[in-house]
Amino acid sequence: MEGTILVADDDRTIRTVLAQALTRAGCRVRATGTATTLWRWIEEGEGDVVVTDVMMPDGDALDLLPAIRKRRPELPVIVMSAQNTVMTAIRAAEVGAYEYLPKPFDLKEVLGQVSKALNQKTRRTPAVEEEAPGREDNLPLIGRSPAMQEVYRILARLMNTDLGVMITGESGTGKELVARALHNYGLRKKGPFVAINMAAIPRDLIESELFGHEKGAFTGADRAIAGKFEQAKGGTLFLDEVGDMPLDAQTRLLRVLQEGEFTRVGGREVQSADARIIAATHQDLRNLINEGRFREDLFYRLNVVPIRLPPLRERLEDVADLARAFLRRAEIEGLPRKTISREALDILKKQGWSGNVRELENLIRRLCVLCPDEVISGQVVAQEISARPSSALAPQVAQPQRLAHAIEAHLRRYFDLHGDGLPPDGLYDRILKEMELPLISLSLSATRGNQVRTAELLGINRNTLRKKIKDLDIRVTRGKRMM
Ligand SMILES: Nc1ncnc2c1ncn2[C@@H]1O[C@H](COP(=O)(O)OP(=O)(O)OP(=O)(O)O)[C@@H](O)[C@H]1O
Repeated sequence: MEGTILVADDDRTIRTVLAQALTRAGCRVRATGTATTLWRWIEEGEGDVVVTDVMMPDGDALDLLPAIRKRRPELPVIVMSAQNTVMTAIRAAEVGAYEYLPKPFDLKEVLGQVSKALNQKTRRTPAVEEEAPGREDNLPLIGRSPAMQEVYRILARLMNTDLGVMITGESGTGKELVARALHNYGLRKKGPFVAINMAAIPRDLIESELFGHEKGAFTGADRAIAGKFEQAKGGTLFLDEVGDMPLDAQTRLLRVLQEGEFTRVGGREVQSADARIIAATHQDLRNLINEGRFREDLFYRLNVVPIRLPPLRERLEDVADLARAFLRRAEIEGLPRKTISREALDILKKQGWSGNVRELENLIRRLCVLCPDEVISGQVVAQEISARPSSALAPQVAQPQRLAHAIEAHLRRYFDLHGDGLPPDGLYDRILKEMELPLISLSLSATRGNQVRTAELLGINRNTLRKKIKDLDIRVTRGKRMM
């Protein structure tokens, strides 16, 4: 590595460590503990790359960045921060930092980034001048755990791009929130954010939901309707639960993404598909690919940048911040103002949180309504937790009625989706078909694709099974057990 690196950090140890490592790697280093000196060097034309902390005794390096960008647009600035909220990452991206590294950092990583910056020295998209909505007091995502730091870091990198993103994580981990943050702080923030949940829409309506339809395109299509792609023009299309997309809709989506244009179902007019695609799923798409239920080529198309959201049990250190934020939120919504005791937080930190952040949010809301005291005590929290039907203490057990409940909930959503109207006729067959698909493909995969065994397992005739495999378009892979 060759070049002069300007290092700014008020922590002398960090300056020394960085200076030694960079010098050893062949660079010339100038190090300072103040923003003023850093700015003077930059004004004087010193340095090929800057590595700086955010908070310094005489100022905030991120506030300095727009001025640096203006004066020395070619100078890459790597920002390190122990002020680890999502806003630091977002601000760093907004003001055009070359890279954002949360502290504590990995020395090798810093060296790698400096080397990349020295080689590349290309400019990035211009910094956004406007004030970002809500600063620290109203964070779009709460949590400072190392696991979330990693998420913020990827977010920061993605802010000024239009790349496709695939967010994976258990239910309630904040996938939609991340998608919204990417939109709200990204290049398309002035456009619409349109979400579509594949699991909440009957399979045979998905294509028309996505691409719209013309009047008379199918039974029940009594007027032309614009699809989500059209609504998301210039903005972001969030494909939630993308693993639930039927194969024919996947094929169509892939073609649209490849060609950049689409037509409404039953229509002729070709429209350009101008939406950033952010997909999300709680399922393991690789398993679905192996089972022939998800197209591998579509997966690669959507999975340009993967973001994995960790379950709450892997970041229990975020529980306190989250709980406090939800208390504030409840207060803003008009619920009584409450604080939470240390003991109560300790109990919350010991839970399994199978429902993740959503479960914690709901619990806090309930506590705000139920708890008569201003301070929520450990005792109240313990009581409320043990009284819950699906207690976070107990692992989720299969309850005999769960399937029926799940179907009922699904159907209710389905009816709700149609407001005052009714869904298209033929509901009975459509719903049974939806249940047949997972039933048969999972049974096939449990018997490693052995159709004779699967027919026995299901208690149906072999020919019936064969016909169903064909009708439902299930790909049978022999030899591997996928479950
Ligand atoms: N990091 C976070 N900070 C603040 N709130 C959060 C965070 N993560 C999740 N939440 C809250 O938890 C709830 C669930 O989040 P969200 O709907 O984004 O999860 P999801 O992963 O998309 O869930 P699902 O897969 O069930 O749709 C929301 O009310 C959201 O505001």
